[in-house]
Order: sequence, then structure tokens, then C-alpha cells
Amino acid sequence: MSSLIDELKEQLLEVENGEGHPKMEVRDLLRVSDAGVPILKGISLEIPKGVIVGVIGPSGSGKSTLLRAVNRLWEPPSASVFLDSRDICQLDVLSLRRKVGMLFQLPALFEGTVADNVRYGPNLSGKKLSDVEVCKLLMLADLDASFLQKSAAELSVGQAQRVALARTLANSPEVLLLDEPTSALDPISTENIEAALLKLNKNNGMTMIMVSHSIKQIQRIADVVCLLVDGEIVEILNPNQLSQANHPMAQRFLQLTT
Ligand SMILES: Nc1ncnc2c1ncn2[C@@H]1O[C@H](COP(=O)(O)OP(=O)(O)OP(=O)(O)O)[C@@H](O)[C@H]1O
Repeated sequence: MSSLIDELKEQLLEVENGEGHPKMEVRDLLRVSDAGVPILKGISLEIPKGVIVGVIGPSGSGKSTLLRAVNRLWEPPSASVFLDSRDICQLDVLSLRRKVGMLFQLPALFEGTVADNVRYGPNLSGKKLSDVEVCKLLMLADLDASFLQKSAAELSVGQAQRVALARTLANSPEVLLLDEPTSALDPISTENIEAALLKLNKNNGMTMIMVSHSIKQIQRIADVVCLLVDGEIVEILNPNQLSQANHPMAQRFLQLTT
């Protein structure tokens, strides 16, 4: 664990030399349910630009809650989540969500064509994307131009998830939050989405936080893995050394998951 943290620190140092800050920082993030039950118990995490962080952990450990805090689908306490050193609670929420896009387990497309969906975000800020621009976004999500005028209602779940990715990318996000984005997809669609994500990370340096129940997927995608148990990060691990987890719940979880 310590060598990975050293590596991360090195990456962080590179970022500090370049831009002076981690891309995202979560600082002692707490959440207690309305009934008084702790959901997140002081999560702290620094994510350098261009790093893909995988988040794994048992059901109910707080993974989705953590992601939702990062783009204010759940409003975190002030001064607990920072984007480029700025407290996200101080940012306009819509511009935050353009910078920090999110993909969910199931894509929720609007009625209309694929192009309508991809144009949606830029339209809100008064920008009309041309067909060529829409096609470029579709290509980033591994879809070809034949999808442009298809009705969103006709798509398979895998295709719809890629359109949802293109729609998110239309906002030019700097960070992508991925909440089990392939758990409803077949292996080929999963492979397509993973390939698109890795390309975005490699070519555009996009920072990502991905929640997944698939250890193998996390190993294919993530640079570093956070193990969340009962609202706490109990381990930060190298994806290829997950078997070295020390926390007993983490060991059990890793033995039982594929
Ligand atoms: N709005 C809410 N009000 C009260 N409790 C909540 C709320 N949202 C989530 N919780 C509780 O917080 C805990 C963490 O939920 P969360 O969805 O973040 O877990 P998770 O790790 O993503 O789970 P899963 O892997 O099953 O998706 C759970 O016990 C859940 O019941």
C-alpha cells in the first residue's frame, strides 16, 4: 500500500509542478442519514489529473453516495469536495455538472433522436452542435454516423449507454464519474464502453472515478483502487495487487467477487 501511495504522491507532485493542485480532492467528507446513521465517515482522497480511480466495496458501503457528492447530486458539506482547488459548493451547480459529468448504471435518454440527445447540453448554454460535431462525439463513444438520426427509443441498452457517454462528452467534462456504467451491458458492449473510456483517458487526459462490482473491470481500467467498507476508505491499492488487501472485510469481499 505504501509504495502505491508513494507512486500517487509522485504523480501528485508532477501535477503540483505543472498545475499546482490535484484535479479533485475530497477532504474529510461526512454524511449522516436523516435517521442519524453514518453513511460516509470522513472520506479523504486526492486525485491527480488524468488518473482513473476505481472504487469497490460491499453493497451499501457508500460508493454511490461518494460519487453523488462529487457533482452535487447530493449536496456535500462545504469545503469537503474541491475541483481544481475550488470548493464545489461555491460553483454554479450546472457549470460544475458540465465539468464533472456522470454516467449511471442505466442510461436515461430523452425522447427524440440520438443527435437531439447529444445536442442537449450544449443547447442549454446556447451552442448548437453541427452534425459533424455530433458525429465526432459519437465516434468518441465508439458509435458511427449511422446513429445520428436514430430514435433514442430504438437503441439497445449498450448503444444507449454509449449515446449517454457522447451526451456527457458534449459538455467537454474534465472529470467523469462512472457509477457501474456497464453492469447492465453484455460483454461486447462492456468492452466497447471500456475501450472508449480508456481512449478518453489516454488521449484527453480525462480524470475518472469509476464504481464497479467487477474486480476484473477495475483491473482493466483503474490506475488505483479505493476499497470502501462501511463508509470508510479502508485500503488504497494497486489494481494488480488487490490480493494484498489487509482489511478483513476487504479480503472477504475480494475473495467472493469476480
Ligand atoms: N437518501 C438516503 N437516505 C438515507 N440513507 C441513504 C440514502 N442514500 C443512501 N443511503 C444509505 O447509505 C448507504 C450507502 O448507500 P450507497 O448507495 O452509497 O451504497 P453503495 O456502496 O453504492 O451500494 P451498492 O453497491 O448497493 O450500489 C446505504 O446504507 C443506503 O441505504
